Amino acid sequence: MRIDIDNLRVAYGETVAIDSLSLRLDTGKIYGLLGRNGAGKTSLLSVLAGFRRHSGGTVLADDSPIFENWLTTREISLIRDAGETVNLGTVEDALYFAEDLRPRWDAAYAQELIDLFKLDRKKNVKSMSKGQRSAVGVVVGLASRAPLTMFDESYLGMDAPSRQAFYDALLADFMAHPRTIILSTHLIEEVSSLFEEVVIIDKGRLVVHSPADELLAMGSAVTGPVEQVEEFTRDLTVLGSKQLGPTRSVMVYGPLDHAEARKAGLETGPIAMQELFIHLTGGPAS
Ligand SMILES: Nc1ncnc2c1ncn2[C@@H]1O[C@H](COP(=O)(O)OP(=O)(O)OP(=O)(O)O)[C@@H](O)[C@H]1O
Repeated sequence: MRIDIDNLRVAYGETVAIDSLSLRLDTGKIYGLLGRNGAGKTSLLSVLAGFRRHSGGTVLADDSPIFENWLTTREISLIRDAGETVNLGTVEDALYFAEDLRPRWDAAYAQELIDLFKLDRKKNVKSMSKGQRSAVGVVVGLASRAPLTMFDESYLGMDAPSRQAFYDALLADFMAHPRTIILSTHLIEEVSSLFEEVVIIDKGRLVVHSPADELLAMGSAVTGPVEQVEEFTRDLTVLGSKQLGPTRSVMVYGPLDHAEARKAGLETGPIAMQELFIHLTGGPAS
């Protein structure tokens, strides 16, 4: 599903959660949606899911409006944190409800995922642990095979092995059934290898929309003897540094002449997406 967002505004009374946001998302890509707390991620995803009416601009899914458009919203799945969208009745009820709602529901795949996450179909979702509830959300989100599938931190409650199982299942199912997937997350390093493109928003505005590899290419670590590193990075945008004895490693943002660095006896290497994210969204929280 292709999404065209033009000049989007989402406001709650005086609070503007999304402002002048224009963005195009293509079919068949996994997007990472990153932003600090309160940046507007959930507001944006709620509008894309048709849960909320936007205050201005246009949002189209395959050229159709989303809000109050049942034919389009049944093809869009948003799973929010701790599986809150599937909190009624038993796991079985949640699956039954999803099957009824989702035209591309795959019951056999849902059962595979139920087995993978060791969920009890007869158990009441409300009486489950946070991680188990998250897993129910993940099952519903993946087995819906919705052309636009969004996970809003919905796997946060899951433990590390379960999260890894989710990432593996998501990638395998995406390869077999390509669709537009948006993952909103604060666990950037854990998920970043899945992203084909990254969207960063800050204070309701778009900061970056870039292929993940191009974003990563904007950051480098320059390592070597203290004086040479300082000399080489003097006019560059420095994100941070660390020193071990006589060796200094400096993270820089922006184009870097790697050959020139090597000529100066320095080593260069990649830096983590999280470091770029912190830089692009105004540094660590004060
Ligand atoms: N129902 C609401 N009523 C009033 N203000 C709201 C409401 N929901 C969100 N906001 C405000 O809108 C802004 C964006 O919130 P949103 O939940 O979209 O951010 P987020 O990026 O998802 O944050 P987080 O990472 O903390 O979940 C915040 O300032 C928030 O206080």
